[in-house]
Amino acid sequence: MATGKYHVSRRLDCYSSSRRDGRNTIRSTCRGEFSQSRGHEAKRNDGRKMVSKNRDKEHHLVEVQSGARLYQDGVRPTFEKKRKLSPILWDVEDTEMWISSKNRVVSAGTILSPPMATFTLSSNDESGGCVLNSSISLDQVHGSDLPMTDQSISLSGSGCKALALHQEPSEGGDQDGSMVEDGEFVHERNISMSRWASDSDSPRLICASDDEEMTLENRALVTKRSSPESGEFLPGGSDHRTSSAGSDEIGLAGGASVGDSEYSDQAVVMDVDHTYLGNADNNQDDTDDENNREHQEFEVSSLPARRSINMLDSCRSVFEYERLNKINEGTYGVVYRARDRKTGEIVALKKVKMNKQDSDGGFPLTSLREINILLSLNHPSVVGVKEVVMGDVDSIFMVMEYMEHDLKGLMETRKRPFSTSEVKCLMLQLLEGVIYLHDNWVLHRDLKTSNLLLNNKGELKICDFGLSRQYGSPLKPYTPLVVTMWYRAPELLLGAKQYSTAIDMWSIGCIMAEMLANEPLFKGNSEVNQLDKIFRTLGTPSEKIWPGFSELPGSKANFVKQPYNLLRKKFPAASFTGTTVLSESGFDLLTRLLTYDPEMRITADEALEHDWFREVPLPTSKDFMPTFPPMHTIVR
Ligand SMILES: Nc1ncnc2c1ncn2[C@@H]1O[C@H](COP(=O)(O)OP(=O)(O)OP(=O)(O)O)[C@@H](O)[C@H]1O
Repeated sequence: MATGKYHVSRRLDCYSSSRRDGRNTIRSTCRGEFSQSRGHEAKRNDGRKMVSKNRDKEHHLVEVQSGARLYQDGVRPTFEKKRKLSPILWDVEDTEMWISSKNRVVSAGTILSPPMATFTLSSNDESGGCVLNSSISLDQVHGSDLPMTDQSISLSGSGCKALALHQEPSEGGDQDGSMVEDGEFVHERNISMSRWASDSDSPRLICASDDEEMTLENRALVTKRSSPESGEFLPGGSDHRTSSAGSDEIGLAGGASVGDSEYSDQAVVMDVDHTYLGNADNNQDDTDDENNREHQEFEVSSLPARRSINMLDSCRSVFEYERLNKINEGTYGVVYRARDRKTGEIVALKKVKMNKQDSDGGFPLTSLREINILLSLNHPSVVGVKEVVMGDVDSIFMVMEYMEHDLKGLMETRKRPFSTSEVKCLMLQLLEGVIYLHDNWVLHRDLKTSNLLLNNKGELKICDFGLSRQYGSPLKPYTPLVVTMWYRAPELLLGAKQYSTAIDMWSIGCIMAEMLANEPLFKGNSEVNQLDKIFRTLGTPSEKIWPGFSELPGSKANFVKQPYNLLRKKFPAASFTGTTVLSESGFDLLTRLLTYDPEMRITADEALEHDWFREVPLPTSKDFMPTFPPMHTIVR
């Protein structure tokens, strides 16, 4: 969290890291240029797509002591579900970061962009509303190296009020909407895969009234409101809401009733306004005409809109779960242990905190973002979200797979540090998860030990994606002890406006050191103090070891002058005093993770292949990781 001295403003459209060595180079400009020069990654400057080509190759998993998952051909498996996308806010940054009842505008970086996709509009569904069916053949858009994805979207009900598939056009370029500002290629996102909807079926986006036109467009500004004019929660009912889990319906605007009074007055509504590229009025007229036609085809890019989206229409009730105890409370939510009344499965319920500081108690964007991201990811090292359920007024819960521990809590209660083999096992899982995130253009940005969950099967999973776009925005922490900066990369602490996957790698370095030593490496209490602690251990950076350092906004501060790197003192190769020891190879990995220059910092891919994981002691198998009594059964 940017809580300190430096206002770290980050623009997705300037998300870049140009490595001199060509590794992990990510460069994206406002024009949507993009290049990534690693072997397995496509280099494109046409603003359309980027894929990891060798992900399609056959790969061979090799178990190293059944713990380290290394691959003979150096290629990890592709997970079935790549990143998906819910039809809600995705990348929002650089302007006002919240959505509220006051129609404060949020710049919607991107939600979905189906440019060039063709939609078929039908207005003769049985309920008298309009139904939009769309089929998007993405291979037509991308060429052959993207998997063909069909997206089917239905708008049904008494009318068509809202649907927005957004794309923020970048200035001066990329107006085909095929690329987001930070270089993400949104064609890969698959609305139909979101667990706001069913995994198996295409989502249906329900409209509430006839009085507003239905639209899809390439540019939108998004606000959220608490009344039909301004609001986040809309009273009233919808004939179209379903109450079953995994429903394929996503409600839009106004209709919130599911028959249960406990949440009949709730509906998260995203009212989508827009500034339309080109001739909006003409397009508006066109759309109105088209709404009256049957099976009229139109281009997404020609559609204007003002839209409201009720995303929770199809959610089940939280009362499907029996609450057992509180696990923990973070900045953005309280997490409970609960049991599925039907299946008996133990789950974690994360209750989303509403923005109490907003008079209307708005749905926090961080939570929208976290839900959206987590629903779109599928990896063994990323915590799984099963569904989103609704509780009483002002309460929404994420249902996650339950994990017995978080790394922070575990390290606090353990008497001894993890062994080197155990650290390797955990590091491998962490790196695999982070590779998956980075491959899918997700920067976690808040990796820390309390966001790493562990279960008693030896599995590590990354959680808490709420801050993944929050640097530089005016966060409103609910408790003072939030968003530790102990894991924050020096470029962020120094106010860099351009940053890359390297920020997560620094955090991983801090985590590795902490796992080895059983205590945090740099425990700063302010951003300046954090930098001071880093510099005292690693030496004060200079332009020589970190080209570009002197141009960073914070670099002019009067820091300690410490010419030496003293990290090895903390992690010696041998010790007679009980200090944590680390081999040459292990120290090399740690040093590469804690490299000042983000362009020189090791990537997750490279780290996974580091020799340290192949030297003895080899990584412990997950099956042989120690287990601990779950803390969570005790009410904290
Ligand atoms: N799936 C889960 N299973 C078990 N415990 C969990 C799970 N998810 C989260 N927790 C616990 O709840 C804590 C807070 O969760 P999380 O980090 O998602 O909330 P947050 O409000 O975003 O926190 P932060 O203050 O770090 O931003 C975690 O540190 C962990 O102890």
